[in-house]
Amino acid sequence: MTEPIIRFEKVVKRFGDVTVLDGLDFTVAPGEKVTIIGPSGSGKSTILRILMTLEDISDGVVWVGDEPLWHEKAADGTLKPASEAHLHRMRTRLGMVFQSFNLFPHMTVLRNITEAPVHVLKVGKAEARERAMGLLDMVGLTEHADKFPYQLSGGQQQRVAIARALAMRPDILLFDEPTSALDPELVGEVQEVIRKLAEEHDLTMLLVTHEMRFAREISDRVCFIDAGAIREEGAPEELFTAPTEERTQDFLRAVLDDG
Ligand SMILES: Nc1ncnc2c1ncn2[C@@H]1O[C@H](COP(=O)(O)OP(=O)(O)OP(=O)(O)O)[C@@H](O)[C@H]1O
Repeated sequence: MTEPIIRFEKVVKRFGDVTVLDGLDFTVAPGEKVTIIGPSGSGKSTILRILMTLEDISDGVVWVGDEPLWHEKAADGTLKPASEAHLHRMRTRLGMVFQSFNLFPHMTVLRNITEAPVHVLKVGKAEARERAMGLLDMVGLTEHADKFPYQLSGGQQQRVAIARALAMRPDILLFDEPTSALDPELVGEVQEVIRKLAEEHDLTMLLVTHEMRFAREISDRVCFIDAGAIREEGAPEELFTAPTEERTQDFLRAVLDDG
């Protein structure tokens, strides 16, 4: 079996007295497209934020490839807390697309995409620009390269955010409810870009979404998480049509009735 590219080993995350992840074990294979679903507050975004190094962990180990994310291997093989330099290096392997786009408002679309490759990866400006134009073509926005974010619709901004994440050539792309801040008529164009990415790239994708139909379409595997642990997981056609756990059944009944 291929080694996982993401591995959570008994990961605990506490915020004060509240335990959000309670000994989470979770793996993702290279190139796999995995969706995390579950009730509000169950810890879905926290999983992505830990991977993006935006939240630390209280216990356990997170592995990205064969390296620990929040730890470093000491000379004697034991794990010690990661240095800022280690986190910085590991972070470049992952990209994240947020619910609220988070584009740099004072930069053009093109500059939003070239900024990190030029300053973090030290890619030459001409090459970064060429790559950015290729990515803008992929998300259907070449003619908007010189605009500022406020001149674009939410759907267009989110497509720029996807291009910006891809410009770093990450191994893993994280999506945190990428369409839930959009007006309903703009959801389709963003889903279309993500669907195309899922179909055409061997990128590992981890998606948190409340859009069950979309989760079903693009995922190799769906994980149902509740109270900080995975309660059930499987291929979308199994999990959505024949969930075995009562909590999964209740959750799906509630959200599918809603939609
Ligand atoms: N920085 C923080 N400080 C304190 N509590 C936090 C913090 N971030 C998240 N939490 C709490 O952790 C729990 C899990 O949050 P998380 O955002 O991971 O849930 P979620 O499953 O993504 O929910 P939703 O679907 O509503 O976005 C929630 O109870 C939340 O209030």
